Amino acid sequence: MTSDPVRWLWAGAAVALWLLSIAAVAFVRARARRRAAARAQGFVGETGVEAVLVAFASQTGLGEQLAWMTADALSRAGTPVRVAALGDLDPAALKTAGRVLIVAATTGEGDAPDSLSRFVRRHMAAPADLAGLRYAVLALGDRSYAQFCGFGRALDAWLRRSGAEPLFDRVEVDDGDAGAVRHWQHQLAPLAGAPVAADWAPAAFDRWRLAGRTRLNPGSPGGGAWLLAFEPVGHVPDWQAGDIAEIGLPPLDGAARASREYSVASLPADGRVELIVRRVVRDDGSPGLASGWLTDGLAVGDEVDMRLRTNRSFHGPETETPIVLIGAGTGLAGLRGHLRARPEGGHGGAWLMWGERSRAHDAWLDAELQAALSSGRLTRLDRVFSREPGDGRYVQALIEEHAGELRGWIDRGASVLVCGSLEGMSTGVHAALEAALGADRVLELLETGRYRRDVY
Ligand SMILES: Cc1cc2nc3c(=O)[nH]c(=O)nc-3n(C[C@H](O)[C@H](O)[C@H](O)COP(=O)(O)O)c2cc1C
Repeated sequence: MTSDPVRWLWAGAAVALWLLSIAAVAFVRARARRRAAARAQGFVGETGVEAVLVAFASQTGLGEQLAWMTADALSRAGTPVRVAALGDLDPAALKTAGRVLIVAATTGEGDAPDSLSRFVRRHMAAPADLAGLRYAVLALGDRSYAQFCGFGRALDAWLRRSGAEPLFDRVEVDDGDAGAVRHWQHQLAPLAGAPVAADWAPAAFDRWRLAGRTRLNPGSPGGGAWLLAFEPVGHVPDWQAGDIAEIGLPPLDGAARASREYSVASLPADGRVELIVRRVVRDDGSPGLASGWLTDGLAVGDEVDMRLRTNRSFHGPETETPIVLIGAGTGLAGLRGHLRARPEGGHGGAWLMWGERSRAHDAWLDAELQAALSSGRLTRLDRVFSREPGDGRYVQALIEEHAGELRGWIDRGASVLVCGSLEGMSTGVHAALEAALGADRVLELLETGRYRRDVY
């Protein structure tokens, strides 16, 4: 042992240096680990990785279905995902998500789905702060409308203006085109960091047998309309009032298989899917492809391919909530399910306003509606017939005529459900509701899900 104080000083300094170098190495290693973890969070589809947000803006349910398929594909490729309705989010939530895939349908005339009404009004009028957000848009539309993919395009433009950066170009889908959906699916692979499963098909069709077909309007001045009843062959899917049936048309040589959508007019408790179909007559007098087949070509006992699709934006409220059902023509189909979903008594009330052409020939399902009135399932029925001499009014005239009572129903918490054609009816009904209730009230009902539409 030495007692030289200088040597002690040198030895102490060496030990301190050694300890310091150990701490430094530990610090550098820990920092590297943290950086690696941070890198992994950004790129690798392992546990602990930040989830990709899949958001949907859907009116008739296809967009929601594609959003879930997108999420499922990513998740199976090892990427954590979260699914949300875009209307339930705000720009801050989008920004926080970091990466978002949005499936955006267009409705009306280039408009956003109803559930997006508040989002559009509050957030899309001006750019938001979305710097750092990476996104992609799957826009759903139909080229037969003037504003093809109007909302998907507007959303894409707003995201860019807000500083968000596209992961890849917007994919546009014309009338459910499978090729475009496949393109979207391929774009997901780099995002997942792994191949995305190729078996990405819409839900399979089930087989249904035509069990009955009843003309609803014999002798009508309007086009023939029929109530079609289909019984399941094998698998019985579940559905609820407001949902949609998609029927596969007989394949044509060489062409992709087409399908047509109808509002389901019955409930699972009925044991059958019932639809109301009006035969379309073309300018040259020939029947429409799908409606001609369903109302004439198809025989009772024949089988069809049909699948049912959830249509959340036209589901009804709890039975304690009063409902005002408004429609015209075949729109009765979408309203009938809601009426059937009401118990015979003890619900909040159901008021049906419906319009067709002639009182003598077009009081569709009259016996059934009268029975519903007697049993208390329906508490009020008002109909208008546009070809009656001296009348000539459409369903919106009933809103105007009974505006005071309608306000009373709304004050009691009623929901309004509208079903029927876009051009002939829903714009007129919307204007009449605004006149009766005030535009702000109608907007509030729309934004809070108390005014729902299934229009086509
Ligand atoms: C009443 C109605 C209006 C529509 N308007 C448009 C439109 O203006 N532009 C468009 O590209 N597609 C339009 N479409 C087509 C839809 O965007 C298309 O069917 C889409 O696949 C629906 O997706 P969703 O089921 O998620 O709502 C319209 C469809 C309906 C039923």
